[in-house]
Amino acid sequence: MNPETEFREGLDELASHYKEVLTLLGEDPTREGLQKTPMRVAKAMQILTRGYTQDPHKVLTDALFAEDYDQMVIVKDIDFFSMCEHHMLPFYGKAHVAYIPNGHITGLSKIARVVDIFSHRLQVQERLTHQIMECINDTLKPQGVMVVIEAKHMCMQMRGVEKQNSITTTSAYSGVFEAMKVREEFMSLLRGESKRI
Ligand SMILES: Nc1nc2c(ncn2[C@@H]2O[C@H](COP(=O)(O)OP(=O)(O)OP(=O)(O)O)[C@@H](O)[C@H]2O)c(=O)[nH]1
Ligand SMILES: [Zn+2]
Repeated sequence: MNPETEFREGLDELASHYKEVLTLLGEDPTREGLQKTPMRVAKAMQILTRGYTQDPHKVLTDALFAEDYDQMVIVKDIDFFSMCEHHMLPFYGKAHVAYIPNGHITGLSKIARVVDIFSHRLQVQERLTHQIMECINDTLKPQGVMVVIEAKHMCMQMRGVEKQNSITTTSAYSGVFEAMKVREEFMSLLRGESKRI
């Protein structure tokens, strides 16, 4: 994708606000190293929030295939970066998604794309987890879906409580994953060593 096409309306205005922010932080936005910084930051922020302009439901429905497979499909270790809505600082980690189809499967990459879209919005980890689950549930209408996210929050590392090693785990599930036995199967497959292929 041409990066220039990712930028949205309001870019110049956003940059002018960041110029003001630099001044308010005690910097001189006219010094050489900072002259282009407001525009760089504005572009970076538009990229980090591009999920507002993307439709995750469409991504899934565009690659829906009729298939009889009715065992668990797991896409694990999906790397993501997001920003917490409280401090606008990054949180990042891995998302693991499982679903049991009900006549339809979707392209595997589309699961990762859904994670990507919701994570490119201001989030809390719990909502991110739930939105991914709900989107897959509503579009694929599977027998069940479960999402687990493990993440580190920069707002807990760089500031505030300053805990460097804490990891937050969240989960959301529907349908057959209501049964403990099914959730345990997913969790044990998650813990299993991936074969190197
Ligand atoms: N539940 C949840 N909390 C989050 C997430 N990201 C950041 N937070 C928390 O949001 C809370 C905001 O609390 P406030 O007391 O309003 O803000 P604060 O004074 O900056 O809090 P501290 O981080 O404790 O200094 C903090 O406890 C953050 O750790 C998230 O994804 N989920
Ligand atoms: Zn935060």
